[in-house]
Order: sequence, then structure tokens, then C-alpha cells
Amino acid sequence: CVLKLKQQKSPLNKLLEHLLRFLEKRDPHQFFAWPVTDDMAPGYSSIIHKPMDFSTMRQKIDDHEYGALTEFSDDFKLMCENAIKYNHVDTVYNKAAKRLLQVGMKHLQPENLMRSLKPMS
Ligand SMILES: COc1ccc(OC)c(-c2cc(C(C)=O)n3cccnc23)c1
Repeated sequence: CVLKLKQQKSPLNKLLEHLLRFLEKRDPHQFFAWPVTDDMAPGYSSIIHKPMDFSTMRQKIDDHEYGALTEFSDDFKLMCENAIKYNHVDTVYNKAAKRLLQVGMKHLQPENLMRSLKPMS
């Protein structure tokens, strides 16, 4: 049988996987770990037309769907903004999304990348 050579991870994919783990650690309740369903959130799919969550972002990394850091950052922003849009301002989800967005955008700035990558170096 022909051994399927393990696909070499590109430098971008290694960076995105590290950033994803860094961001997931800032979602301790795992509110952003999986897709939000209409069962959990009434009317969600009629209000949020481009859902996003960490598991989908991980799948996109594995499928090499991100060609640049900006595309990864755009999905992260979309995920947080969906939660800010759907959930009332006084909910745990809205507050968690605003906090996560702030932390995430700080560390996704190219000039700050090294700060979140230090353990890797
Ligand atoms: C209470 O435990 C969980 C567990 C997983 C969740 O999303 C994956 C959520 C969740 C996550 C969200 C978001 C992110 O909008 N949400 C909105 C309404 C009701 N529930 C949620 C809550």
C-alpha cells in the first residue's frame, strides 16, 4: 500500500493552529467552541447569516482554506460580532464576545504576534 505522506504543515498553518489554541484558551466556558444552534438560541439562523465558531475555524485550517492571517482574523471577528449582534448587551455571551474580540484583535496584530507566539520560539 502506498503510505500517505503526512502533509507537511505550512508555516502559516502552524501559526494559525498556535493562534487558534491561544484564542480558545480565552473562551473557558467554550461558548465559541461549536456552532450555535436554533435549539440553543431561538431564531439564530434567521438573524445570523454567516455563522462561525472555533471548530469551523480549525476545520478550515486543516483544509488549508486560509491563505493569509487576515482571512483567519476576519473569521475570528465574524464569530465575535455574531455573538454581539444576536445576544442582548446584558448577556454573558455578548460580554464574553466583546472581551474575546478585544484580546484577540490585540494579539492578532502583526506587531504583537510574537507576544502570543513566545512559547513557540
Ligand atoms: C450554556 O452553554 C453553552 C454551551 C455552548 C454554547 O455555544 C456553543 C452556548 C452558546 C453560545 C452562544 C453564542 C456564542 O451566541 N449562545 C447564544 C445563546 C445561547 N447559548 C449560546 C452556551
